[in-house]
Amino acid sequence: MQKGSLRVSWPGDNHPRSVGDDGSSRPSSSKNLPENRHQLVEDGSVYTKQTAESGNGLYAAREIAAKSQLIFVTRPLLVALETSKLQTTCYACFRSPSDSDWPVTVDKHHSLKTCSRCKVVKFCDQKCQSQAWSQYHRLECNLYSKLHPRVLPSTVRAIIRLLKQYKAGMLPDGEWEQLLALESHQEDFAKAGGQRWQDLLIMMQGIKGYSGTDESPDLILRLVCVLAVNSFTLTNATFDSSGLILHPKPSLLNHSCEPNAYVRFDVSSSTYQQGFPTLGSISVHALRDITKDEEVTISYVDTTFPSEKRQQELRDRYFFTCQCGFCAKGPDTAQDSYHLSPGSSLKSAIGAKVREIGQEADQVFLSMEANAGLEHEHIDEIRAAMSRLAKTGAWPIHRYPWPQLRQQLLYGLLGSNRFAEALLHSAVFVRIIHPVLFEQEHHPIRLVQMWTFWNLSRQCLETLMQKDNPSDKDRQDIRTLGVLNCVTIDHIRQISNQGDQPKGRLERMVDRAFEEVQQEGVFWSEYLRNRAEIRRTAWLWVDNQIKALLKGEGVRQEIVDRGLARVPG
Ligand SMILES: C[S@@+](CC[C@H](N)C(=O)[O-])C[C@H]1O[C@@H](n2cnc3c(N)ncnc32)[C@H](O)[C@@H]1O
Repeated sequence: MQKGSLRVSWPGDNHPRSVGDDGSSRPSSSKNLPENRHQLVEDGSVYTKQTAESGNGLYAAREIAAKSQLIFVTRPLLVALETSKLQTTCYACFRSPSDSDWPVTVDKHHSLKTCSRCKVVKFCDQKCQSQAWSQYHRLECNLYSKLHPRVLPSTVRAIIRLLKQYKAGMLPDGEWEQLLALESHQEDFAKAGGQRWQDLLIMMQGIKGYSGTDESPDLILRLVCVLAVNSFTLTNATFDSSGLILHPKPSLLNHSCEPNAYVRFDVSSSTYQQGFPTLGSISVHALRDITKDEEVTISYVDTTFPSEKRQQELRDRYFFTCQCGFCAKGPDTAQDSYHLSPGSSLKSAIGAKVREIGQEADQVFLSMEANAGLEHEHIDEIRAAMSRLAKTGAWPIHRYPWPQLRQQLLYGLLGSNRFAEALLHSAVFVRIIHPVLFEQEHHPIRLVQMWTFWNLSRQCLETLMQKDNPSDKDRQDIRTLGVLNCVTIDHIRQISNQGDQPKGRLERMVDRAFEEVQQEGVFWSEYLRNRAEIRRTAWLWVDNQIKALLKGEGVRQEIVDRGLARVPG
């Protein structure tokens, strides 16, 4: 499940546009390139163009249909797992036995094998270990072993590996130069100063000292800044983050708060269709139709934030003021409006009170974010902040930070195994919040939430079916959840499987779930007998549950009705 934006990295100055101008002698990268380091980059749908406003960007070379894949990079130039994930994630394919998308064909209790030399990294099997060893781990294993049990931060590990691969002539042709040509904002970072600049300097010194590189401190600092501005958060099919990842091609994508594309890391190469896809490729997909010569954009920040918050984050982390069409709409967007009665304004006494309550809820959200993973210990606190927002009567249910608090409540309920309650909060996203915030039904965040909803309905169904002496109400709920399961998986499959695009792990999980539901038979046969009517009654049941939940939260009836009026049955 995703907690942040589609693109997340850290802040970033200087415009080192000239290629290879760092003064050091360069090994020829292609001469020593082992066969398996040949890079596969499919990018025929885009071209690069530079503008005065946003530097280099990618533009559509032809008409591009919604959901098409525009760019595919087999493997990143830089990648590093978060330190906390090294113990639980395979160092080669980035899968984890605890992942919700771990293939069922692989034993869930399967444990990863630790590298016997460094004792820091782990692998699924011999194949993953050999692949990692030949491509990078042999360059860093000794260093990790010397430092063990200390582990270097992910950015430091990523750059040390890159420098060693570069020196060994192992980088794919041209990628080092492309990396150095990316925006680094090195001067802006220096000018902004503060703790962040100090951290970047410390990283640079650490890399210089630990790698034994003869590259200059200035070049290393530039690499650190390039990473801060250009890396993506590596996420699995359901948006759980596990590290950072970068390739210079997709890093050329500029930002819009109303993007026409998004990035994912779980798609297999079109030439590799067998088996279950691993993580770690980078692919860019169209959110909507893109016209020839239109700029392809992604969002660097959470587009559900109000404009002021988005602008602030973009200025602080990426050093620009967003001038996209969405920001130009000002307070008219769903992200920025309030439910205020005619005549009242945010400047009135009531408006000021509403804003104050919003700021308090913001603080609760931020403190929860800082305690990610511990949401289950703060369920009451999250509920109280949500209830205060509801009581204003003016706070839209889809306005920041209410959805974010609801998402944390959902995590908390999952963490406490309270699946029935979690199901209802997931339903609020699927039916009311996401249709307002994300226009396309195939938007990855909507799809993943629908997938969560399906999994939760399945979990609730299984719990009920395991009861020894089910009551009449239980039997009725079993039937309702059984057909809801069919309705939902059929719907997700239709949305996720349109077109003949290469499949990612999400699509494969959906396919497999679809087959399972069909094979189980009972509810599926009932569903097939009258799909339209069953769909209608299943969603009506969900909507009635949502109404009861939101009424209990103190949300005004008309706000709920208005929300539900937007979604089809
Ligand atoms: C990941 S890089 C994108 C590629 C970059 N334009 C380049 O030339 O290397 C991010 C940087 O691009 C610029 N940028 C991205 N989106 C922008 C936008 N909408 N308006 C202005 N500058 C933008 C900012 O300098 C930002 O820090």
